[in-house]
Amino acid sequence: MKVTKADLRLYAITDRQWLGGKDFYMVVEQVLKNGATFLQLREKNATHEQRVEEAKKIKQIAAKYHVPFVVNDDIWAAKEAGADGVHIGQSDMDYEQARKILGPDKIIGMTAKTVEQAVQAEKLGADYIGVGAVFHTTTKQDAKDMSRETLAAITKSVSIPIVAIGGITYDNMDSLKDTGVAGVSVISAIFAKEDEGAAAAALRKKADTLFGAARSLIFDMDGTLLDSMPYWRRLAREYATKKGAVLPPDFDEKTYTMDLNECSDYFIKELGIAGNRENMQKEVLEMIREHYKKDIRMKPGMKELIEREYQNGSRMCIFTTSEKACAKAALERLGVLSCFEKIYTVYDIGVNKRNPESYLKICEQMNFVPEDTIVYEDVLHAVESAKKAGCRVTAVYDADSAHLWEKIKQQADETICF
Ligand SMILES: Cc1ncc(COP(=O)(O)OP(=O)(O)O)c(N)n1
Ligand SMILES: Cc1ncsc1CCOP(=O)(O)O
Ligand SMILES: [Mg+2]
Repeated sequence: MKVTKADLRLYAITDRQWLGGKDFYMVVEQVLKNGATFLQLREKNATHEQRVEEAKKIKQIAAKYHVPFVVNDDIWAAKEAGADGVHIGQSDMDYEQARKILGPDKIIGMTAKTVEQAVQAEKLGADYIGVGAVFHTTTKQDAKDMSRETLAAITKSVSIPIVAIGGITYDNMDSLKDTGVAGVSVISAIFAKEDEGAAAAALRKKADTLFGAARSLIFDMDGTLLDSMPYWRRLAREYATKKGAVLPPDFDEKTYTMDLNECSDYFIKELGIAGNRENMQKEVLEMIREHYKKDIRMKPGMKELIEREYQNGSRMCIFTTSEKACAKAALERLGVLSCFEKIYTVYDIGVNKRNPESYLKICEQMNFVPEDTIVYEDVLHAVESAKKAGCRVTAVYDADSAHLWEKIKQQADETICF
């Protein structure tokens, strides 16, 4: 995913004709510094050579603020300047040709004014769509006004992110809420203002409240993201069966509460399995690692939740009692590893989940404010610690903690139960 919804929250498009004598690059820097999340160089009166020069300079500024930067219309200028991509409309160069010139890694945004154009843009491979004019504008003379209904129909018809454009101001953008757009794209609402930086800051703040602010999230792994508890529960049985042991009827009941040492002793002394504690534990751990690598699944709805939060720009990390290699292998196989900034284990932190200090340490390392952080957890003692640390908690139901679910619900701020 080259462009996320969060990238499109406040999409600034340049127009230097508003700037009078002000330095173009200083203004662009102010706009980025004050919260623009995407930038387009749209200089209709510039020559190709001028655009390349401008794009080269702006590229440096945008990179400094980690903001994606595209050039309007002029694919060759984008290519020569090494911009992040282009924005093309229905009467500009066609998508396939632009993609051939720029290669697979660059951003190509497209304009759509109808559902059919949007569906076609997604089919072709566009990374996002600009839709408008959602309000009347004089900035683009040939732009036709679009109804809120058409905008909503377009956002429903595709799954790539959509940014609204045309006549958007601080005062009228409220009515774009709940249309499905990821954000707003503006020219005059920033570049025609006396203080462009202040205008960008105000628009960004409002866009965050209208289109979803990024959140700080800490996820437990086993029992919360992954349906791994049944694998742990079956592990002793799986191992003893593999070793050819005859299992007594009370095998599950007995081994369920044993730790690894007790379990190995039981295997050797009572079931006659050959080996010693150390080797057995190595073999058992190897068995569970294979499951993380190969077949443990995600709990229902969790992949969608993570992808949605990632799209929204939320910052996320994992906090687990399992081995880091297991977490990495499973999350990579399930296609969500890149959504997490970091995987912390209780061994890295040096404090277990019974101690609220563990959550405070993670918040400190991630630069999260505990009161603004949401912890996703399935076990009671961790829910209690996260609450004591001052975090909000979303409790996730897991069958292994079913007997404690009422208590968990009392502690948690929200619950997820499938
Ligand atoms: C984000 C975004 N959306 C739409 C447009 C309009 O593109 P186009 O229809 O090609 O018109 P011009 O901007 O080239 O006049 C855009 N530039 N950016
Ligand atoms: C480029 C473009 N495409 C549709 S409307 C528009 C102009 C947006 O400018 P403003 O934000 O000043 O209305
Ligand atoms: Mg164009």
